[in-house]
Amino acid sequence: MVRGVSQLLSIGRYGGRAIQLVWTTNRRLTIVLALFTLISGLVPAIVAYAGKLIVDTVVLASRTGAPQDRWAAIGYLGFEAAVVAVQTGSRQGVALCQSLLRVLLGQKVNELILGKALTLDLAHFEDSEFYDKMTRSRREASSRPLSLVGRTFGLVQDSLILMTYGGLLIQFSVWAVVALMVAALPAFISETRFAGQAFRLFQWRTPESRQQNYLEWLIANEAPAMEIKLYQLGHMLLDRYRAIFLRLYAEDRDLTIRRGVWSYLLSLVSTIAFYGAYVWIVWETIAGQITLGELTMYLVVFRQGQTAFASILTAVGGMYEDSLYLSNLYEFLEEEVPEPLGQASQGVVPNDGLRFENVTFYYPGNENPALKAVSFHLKPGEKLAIVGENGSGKTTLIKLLTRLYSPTSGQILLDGLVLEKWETVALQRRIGVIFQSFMKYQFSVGENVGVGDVVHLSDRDRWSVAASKGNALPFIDQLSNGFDTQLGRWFKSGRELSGGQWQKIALSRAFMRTSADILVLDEPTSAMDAESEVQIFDRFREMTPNQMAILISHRFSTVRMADRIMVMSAGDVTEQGSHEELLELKGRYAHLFALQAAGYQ
Ligand SMILES: Nc1ncnc2c1ncn2[C@@H]1O[C@H](COP(=O)(O)OP(=O)(O)OP(=O)(O)O)[C@@H](O)[C@H]1O
Repeated sequence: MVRGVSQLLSIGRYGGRAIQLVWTTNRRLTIVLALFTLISGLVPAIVAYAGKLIVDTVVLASRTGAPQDRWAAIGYLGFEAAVVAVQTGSRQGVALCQSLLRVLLGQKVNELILGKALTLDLAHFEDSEFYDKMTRSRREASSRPLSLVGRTFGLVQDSLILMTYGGLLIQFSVWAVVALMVAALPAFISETRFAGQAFRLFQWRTPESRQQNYLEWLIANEAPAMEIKLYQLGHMLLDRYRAIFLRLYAEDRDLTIRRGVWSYLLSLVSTIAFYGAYVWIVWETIAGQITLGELTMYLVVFRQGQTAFASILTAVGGMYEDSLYLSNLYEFLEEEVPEPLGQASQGVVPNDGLRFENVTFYYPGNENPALKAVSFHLKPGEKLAIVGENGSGKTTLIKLLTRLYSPTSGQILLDGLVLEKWETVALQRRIGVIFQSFMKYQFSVGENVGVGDVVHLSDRDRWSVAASKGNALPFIDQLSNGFDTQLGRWFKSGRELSGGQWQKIALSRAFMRTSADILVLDEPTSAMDAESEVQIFDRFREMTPNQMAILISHRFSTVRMADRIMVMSAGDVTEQGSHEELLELKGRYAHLFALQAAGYQ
């Protein structure tokens, strides 16, 4: 009972929200849909009553043989035909409005979901539970709001049918009305129960569905295709894909069979009630208590009324299911995203540069810190290089600097002001960054450079300057369409670049941001040939006279040019100084430098 009430409350809450969503999607269509629904609800009783008039007049006409009775029967027939035409029209109208609304609503909900995704922190994307939530809301939520609204309107329509039928049937017997309603109840109870079970199954299996999506992506996409072929992983992946399906299918099949069997058994109750009433009506007709026309009308009312009632009850079950799915959507849309509080677009100590003060950072859920009390000061125009073994925290440091994450303790200051107090956009506009795992957009060459500064996305002059700094211009000039060449294989006449060429594009992207006075380069030249690398770093100072630069590299030849070098190990800064100072220190840096130098001799 309590569960039933909570189910109804949940339907009410989400039903209201779904209607609001549909209403804001397209008001005119919603109103038209409501009108057609109203007509579809009122017309069936008129048709049933017209049927009674026709039969009674036919019986009368066959008895009297009078022409006016004959014409009256034909007249009623014409009337019924007209009403049926209206009924068909309104049904079509409902279907039409619903299919238009479905498209609009699908788009709207997807935009809401994608818009929300844009406001999320990076940490959200790295959290598998959150990912599940997003997948769940994307998979079903775009069709569910309309389904809920469709069912709500259906409910109104069926209720109208039922009320008008009830008005006709009650003249025969109140008990007949009661019997029909009671007989439909068991089917309703079983529907809501199975709807809940289906939903819980869907919730549990999101991780599996995501695994399936991932396997699909591996098998049917261009990026992994080369490895999948060469390592002959295809069959293994397909087997995994199939195994997940078979496991899910077994659960689905059990539920579907149970649902089907119960629905059938419980619908028998309704059938028995219906035929019981049928016998009763036939009996009364034979006894001459009701006319032949009334018999016809009651049978129509009885049969269709019962269908309408059953469909109201199953609609409530379906609405419950829809509202459960919608709860996923709203749970995702309402996920709290802390509002960035910072407002500042200027520091309190202009030209103080960048300071890390005892910055410690733990990734969510990690027990070991990725950075341990890191401190350094970078002055305007200064170039800092960071070296260290894999996993020592170099990239993490950059993620904190760019505010993709916030320090667990300690603070980072730019021009004397902690990063949290900066307005995020103002801060990010001051930073030009290229990550190790930069994006290869399936856009044109020019746009791939232009995304570095979205305000100047299509500025061809800037593309050229940036590409020249990133040493990309020579090979771009050789492409058939220059900056207009489409990159990647997804779209027509797209072409692929080599790893080093892509890296040059990514480096140029960082140079697009001319307003940036902090340049962050995470392994910017690791895939480039030796000559390109030398060309870039020979001119690096000249190209970035006033910019602070943080350069991460495993190549000591590039690191040398920095004013200061920071050696990191397991989240700690273990050595700091210029190339010469560190060599003199004869510590880790000197050791690694000697190793690399020996390799070149
Ligand atoms: N998103 C993440 N979630 C949890 N832990 C992470 C994440 N990214 C990195 N780590 C962990 O944090 C530590 C520092 O990683 P980081 O990427 O900063 O290393 P790095 O010095 O840049 O390494 P490399 O030279 O391989 O690029 C590593 O132990 C890594 O496993």
